[in-house]
Amino acid sequence: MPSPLPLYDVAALRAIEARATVALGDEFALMQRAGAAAWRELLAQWPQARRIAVACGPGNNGGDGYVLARHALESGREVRVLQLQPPRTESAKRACDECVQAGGRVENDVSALAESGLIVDALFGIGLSRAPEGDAAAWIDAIDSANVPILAIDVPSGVDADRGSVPGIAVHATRTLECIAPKAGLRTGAALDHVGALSLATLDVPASAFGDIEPAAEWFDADCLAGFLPKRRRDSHKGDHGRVLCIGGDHGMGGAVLLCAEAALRAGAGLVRVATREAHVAPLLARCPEAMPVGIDDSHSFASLLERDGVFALGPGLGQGEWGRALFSAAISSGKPLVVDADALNLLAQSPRAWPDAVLTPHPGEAARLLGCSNAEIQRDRIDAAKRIAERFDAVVVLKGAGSVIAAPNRIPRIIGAGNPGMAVGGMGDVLTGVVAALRAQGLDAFDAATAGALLHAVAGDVAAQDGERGLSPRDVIARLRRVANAGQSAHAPA
Ligand SMILES: NC(=O)C1=CN([C@@H]2O[C@H](COP(=O)(O)OP(=O)(O)OC[C@H]3O[C@@H](n4cnc5c(N)ncnc54)[C@H](O)[C@@H]3O)[C@@H](O)[C@H]2O)[C@H](O)CC1
Ligand SMILES: [K+]
Repeated sequence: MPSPLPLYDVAALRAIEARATVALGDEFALMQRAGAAAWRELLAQWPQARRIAVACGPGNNGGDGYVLARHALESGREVRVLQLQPPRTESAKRACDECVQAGGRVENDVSALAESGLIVDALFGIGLSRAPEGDAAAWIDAIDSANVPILAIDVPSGVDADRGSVPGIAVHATRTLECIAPKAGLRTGAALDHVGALSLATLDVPASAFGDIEPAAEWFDADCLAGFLPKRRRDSHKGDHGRVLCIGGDHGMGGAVLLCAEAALRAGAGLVRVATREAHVAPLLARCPEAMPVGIDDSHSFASLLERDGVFALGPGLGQGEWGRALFSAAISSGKPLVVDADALNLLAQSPRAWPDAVLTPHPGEAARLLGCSNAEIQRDRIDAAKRIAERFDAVVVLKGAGSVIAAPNRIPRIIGAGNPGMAVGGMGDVLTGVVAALRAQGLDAFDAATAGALLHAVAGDVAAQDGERGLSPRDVIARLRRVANAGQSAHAPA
């Protein structure tokens, strides 16, 4: 099965680059490779491009741009070389000189951008240190406003390559060519609106340069899913595929716990029970007769359910009233494996303690309450936020959103390479809770159940979005879970 893609942070990339530079003899050689790779990518993606503008910054990202510009000039293209500021590094200066010797004319008239057919963004790469201001911001805006295709070298200028956030303004690239290694920050949060399509140029950096350097995260796409999902023996029975108890659905919120239960069934749980208000039992049976709802209008009748084994999916439509709090307290003291979502997370935030083996599935707002910070602080560094929640609650965390991040204590964080904005709708989280609980009940450990569950949920969402993102409903996702979960698994896979 395909293994996840290792993603690196800037510190690691600096170390890798330093080792590669030693191996190659000098930094300029690496820059030559980067610029040449960017030129090949441009030709591959836009073979008809004739009028090219290259916007160069003061660092080595700009240096890569000068190398690309030289190749474009030597191939006979019409090239405008725009210099935000003169090069500050020796390598970039050499690259600029070679570009001029090849006929390049360095200018800084940003209006030239609008006269080009394609723009190369070589303003800032992994060296961005603050929100672009003044001319830097104006040039980024001018690049975006030119309304022509944009190839960003290494990082779309203005994006934080570690955090995925955009501290000020950033280029909306058509395509980003990452150099040497993929970056963790380009696969989650705001960055996903700026990278466009992602390509990688390894620059043939020897594996020895990566040595023992640990990735900052691992990226899981649809191809990784089959490797997680347990194959089924032919002689199995429903008890072999796990039990889930969905707990929630206070008055007026019965749909949430129903979506959770249906999702758990469609993700392969053998038996699904629902603890919810008495009033929701009949409609739930009508909609999902496979689920076994138990009407709970006082917490005493809940006790019998707690005896049963299985994974508790706690929170969909739970509310924070007396009823919800009673069920929450009973469930979290049951010692059962928990998947905690929605209002149960808000209740958890009020009584922080360690929850070993639980899976928490906050959206950024719930994550902010768990950490006692703002939503903006969560989104400013999603990977770090997920790690902090995992450490504080000693639990596995799925920080939902664009590029969901899965963190666990002392584990390398994982980023989900699937999903789409059509999934930003009420009820989608209830479906995820059911899916994660079902995979946990089928024997995956908490970290793998959270990863595979978030991946299955997101890929099913992408399949459903083929009919359009707007109007995508949680039930559309539930309807695709089974096909996605079984893709790549033969009907009678050997045990
Ligand atoms: N180092 C290598 O061997 C290779 C690097 N590659 C390319 O180089 C960049 C990283 O280059 P670096 O010089 O470290 O930084 P940048 O070019 O990204 O830019 C930093 C540059 O810009 C200034 N700066 C930072 N933030 C701002 C801001 N907000 N406003 C204005 N100016 C800012 C800062 O002071 C520096 O002068 C990497 O991404 C690759 O593109 C090659 O690809 C491989 C070899
Ligand atoms: K760039």
